[in-house]
Amino acid sequence: MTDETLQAIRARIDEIDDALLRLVNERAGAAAEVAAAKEAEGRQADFYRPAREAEVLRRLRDANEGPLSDEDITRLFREVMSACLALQRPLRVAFLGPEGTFTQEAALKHFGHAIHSQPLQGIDAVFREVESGGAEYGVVPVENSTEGMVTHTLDRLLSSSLQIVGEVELPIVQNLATNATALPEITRIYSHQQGLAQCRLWLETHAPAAERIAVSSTAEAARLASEDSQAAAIASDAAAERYGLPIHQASIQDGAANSTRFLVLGHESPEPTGEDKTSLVIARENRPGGLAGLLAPLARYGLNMTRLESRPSPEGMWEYVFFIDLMGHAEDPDLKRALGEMQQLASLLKTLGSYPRSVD
Ligand SMILES: O=C(O)C(=O)C[C@]1(C(=O)O)C=C[C@@H](O)C=C1
Repeated sequence: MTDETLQAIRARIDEIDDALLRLVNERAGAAAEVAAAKEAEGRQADFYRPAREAEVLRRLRDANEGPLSDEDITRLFREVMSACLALQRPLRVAFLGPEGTFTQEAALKHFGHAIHSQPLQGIDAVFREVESGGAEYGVVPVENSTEGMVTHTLDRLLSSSLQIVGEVELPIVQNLATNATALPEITRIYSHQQGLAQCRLWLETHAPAAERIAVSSTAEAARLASEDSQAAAIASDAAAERYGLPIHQASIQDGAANSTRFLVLGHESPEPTGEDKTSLVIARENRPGGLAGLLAPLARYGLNMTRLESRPSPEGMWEYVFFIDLMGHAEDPDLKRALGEMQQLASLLKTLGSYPRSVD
């Protein structure tokens, strides 16, 4: 490529950037008009609209002809909306910390970077912060494809008045990060209990003699390992980078397709978007065919169940409650009718929230 050609292309890029600059600011102005109208109607709580954001992203993905991928378009426009929203007031989002956890990554993926983030110690603390109004939204892990359900989150959902307002799925890549120069120097390996479990085979093969120490998060593991040259952490890229810990071996998780699902917690369910999910918890007294009978209305209305999980009931020994995820919104006519019929049969039916399906 000659210097002249390069200069000509760069001049074109500058022109496009100028147009983009004008357009994103024009868009921010329009979003501010919407916010002003909401404020005039006293609907300040409505500034963040997850259903509208899902619609914006889905429409753009459908229109996208490349060369950027749908994932790139989603990421870019999420950040644009995040910045537009922060012009009014940055959202306060609590998540399972400390900084550098996968939950933080999930929170940023869902809300964009223009938020006021509040890393907290423990799932319970995240629930409490949103319940008390200290944060408007919270993000907690709920399910890992290798390790199964995060039972603490399920149990807390049962007792909380919060609603699930969104879901985020994140591929989980675990790394061995350490200041040691060779594997035999490592005598201790820190991680969250889920991180250790997700890399069990790798550890048995490559570091069978090292002591495995479960700590409160993979970020905390990286912090501890950064202070001890005989230690390593199993942690994310973000956590290793945050504590300046070199990655000795990348991507050591046993399942190639290791991913975690996170829930976004808030106070009110978003309105239907046409592509939604509903989560609920149900129970019926223990008798033969009890669960099958309880679920019969779902089959009758042709509703799709994507998850069924049992947990011991807080009410009594050998009693169970069932966590269910369904396709559809609780306000969709068929789902509404089915839920009404299930309510008649159940000793407990609590809707945990209807929310747009994740847009990745
Ligand atoms: O459409 C709205 O209700 C807006 O407030 C605008 C907008 C946007 O930037 O597109 C901003 C924030 C909301 O979360 C959803 C959408």
